[in-house]
Amino acid sequence: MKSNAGAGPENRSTARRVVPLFRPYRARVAAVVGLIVLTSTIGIINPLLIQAVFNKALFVHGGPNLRLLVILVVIMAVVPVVNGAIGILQTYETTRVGQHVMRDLRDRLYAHLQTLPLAFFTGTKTGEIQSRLANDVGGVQSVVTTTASSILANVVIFVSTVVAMVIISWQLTIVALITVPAFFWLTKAVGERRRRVARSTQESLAAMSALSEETLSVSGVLLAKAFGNQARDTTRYREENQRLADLEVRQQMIGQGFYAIVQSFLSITPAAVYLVAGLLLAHGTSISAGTVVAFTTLQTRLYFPIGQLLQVSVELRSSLALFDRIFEYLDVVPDIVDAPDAVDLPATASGGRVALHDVYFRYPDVPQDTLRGVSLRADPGQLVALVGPSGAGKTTISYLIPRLYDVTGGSVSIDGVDVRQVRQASLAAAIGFVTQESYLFHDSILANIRYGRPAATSAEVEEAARAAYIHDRIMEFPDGYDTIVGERGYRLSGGEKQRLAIARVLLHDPRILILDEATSALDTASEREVQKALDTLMGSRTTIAIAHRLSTIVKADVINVIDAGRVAESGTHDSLLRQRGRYASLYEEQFDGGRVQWRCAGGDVMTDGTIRQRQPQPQPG
Ligand SMILES: Nc1ncnc2c1ncn2[C@@H]1O[C@H](COP(=O)(O)OP(=O)(O)OP(=O)(O)O)[C@@H](O)[C@H]1O
Repeated sequence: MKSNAGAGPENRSTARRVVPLFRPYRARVAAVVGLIVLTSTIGIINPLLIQAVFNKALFVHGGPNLRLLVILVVIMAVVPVVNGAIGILQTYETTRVGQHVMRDLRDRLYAHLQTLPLAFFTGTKTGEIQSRLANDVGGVQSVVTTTASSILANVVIFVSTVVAMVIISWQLTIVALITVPAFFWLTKAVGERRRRVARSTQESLAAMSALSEETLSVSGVLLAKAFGNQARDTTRYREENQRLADLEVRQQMIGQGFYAIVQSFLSITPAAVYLVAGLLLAHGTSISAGTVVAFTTLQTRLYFPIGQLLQVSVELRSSLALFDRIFEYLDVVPDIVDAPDAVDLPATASGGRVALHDVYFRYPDVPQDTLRGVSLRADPGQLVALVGPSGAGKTTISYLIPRLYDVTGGSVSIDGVDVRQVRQASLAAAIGFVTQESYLFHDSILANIRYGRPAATSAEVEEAARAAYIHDRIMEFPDGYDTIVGERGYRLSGGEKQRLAIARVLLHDPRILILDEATSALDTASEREVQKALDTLMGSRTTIAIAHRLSTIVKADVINVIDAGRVAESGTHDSLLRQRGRYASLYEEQFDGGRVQWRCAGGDVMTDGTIRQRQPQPQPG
């Protein structure tokens, strides 16, 4: 009772939101409705003709009326042909409307997802989002092409058939209609079960694609192999796969049960009609053979639509459930949006001052603050280093500057303007972000670099590649700049990927650079190339670097030691060493008192340029 009460209004409100999706196609929908009404009504012509054939042409006194018979037979042959042709047109129109609505919905969902903050994506499985975009929106199309048109067609068929039946014989009509309530009740029960299973199947499908997406990506495979977890992943997959297979079987069988009910009713009622016709004849009511034949022919048109209608109502419900899943995403209100009075950052060449003032930050659904009163600043052209233990909050600070998250307290400003008052496009233009993981699209090298500034010419792309010390390497590939890279493309080394990413940011040419120096992805040989490229990139830009290289740290105008969400110490390398505090111990531990420049995967790069081999260390956190 309670669940029914809940499902009703929810479905109704979903339906209320679905209807407007069709508004742009009003004229087409009207045409489709007209065509459906036409084809569904034409169907009663032939059974009525059968009655005429029997009573007026075949079995008449003095032998068959051949002239009339030929006319009737020709009409009977032409009607299905005409109906078929209209049916084709109707299917075409319905499919077009369905596809257009689906296209609009997908566009809207994709555009909406693009406006959602990073937090939404860190909190949702990628496979799940893709499944809603691909499977759910796809499933919705059936609402239009199959479900909606089927409902209308079957209602029209049912009503027109009942009307025709009454015209032929009202007594037999009562017999035919008497079983309808039982039929409704049975199929409704089957429908409820079917809906539940359909929802579980959809969830299982999403879980499967999330699982394969996670575990069969390059990083996922790497992780599974490194930890020897392939067997565990395989078991997880097998279990979910088994669940899916079971659900599919159940769904199929529920459908079969439904079909069996329709079939039984289809065969039982004609028999009852014959019986009642016999009784009527015995009691002196005249019923011709043509009437009985026409009636039983009409009857197939009566039960089939009821069956279809009930089945479709089940489908409609599961389709509405799909709509619910889509609307659920569309209802996520992006909390990081342009303020109504947002401004563009002034385009001054000397600008780029970044200031964090008493910043507090808490991740969604995390009980405690990750940043607790962080204040720091980077003046135009300065290099500001963030150092500190893992989990201290350095990456979090770097996310707040381009507004990937909003502060929960305090403020972040650029050139004196609070970032919440800056138009996001202007913010993105002013800030360049180099992360540890250089993400490359499955596309050519040229396209990947050009992503930094889509309007850039090939010459400008090449210039950026040269400045990032990657041009010569690109030219070694057989296809040069047209080489396909990324997930399924040419495999690049960590250092090469980083330099491509640096070229991309160089082309973007931001005033402010946020740099998360890679910790372990690079081998000792690429490290120097990357360092040179980074030096070019930093140039005279304001740079905030999460620094792991001693050279970056020593060179920094200001070093901020971040610890437990606070700035624990702040100053230059020399002044901080003199304080003999946290920085001094970090310098001793991580950089071996200045002897280690940079810790790579294969060993340590020493400040004198030599390499010191090292046992692999366990990954932090
Ligand atoms: N999306 C998130 N949701 C919830 N908590 C998060 C999220 N991202 C990071 N955290 C938590 O916030 C804290 C700070 O993380 P952050 O990544 O900023 O540290 P970090 O100093 O950059 O560390 P590292 O040097 O290891 O990258 C950590 O405790 C981390 O677990």
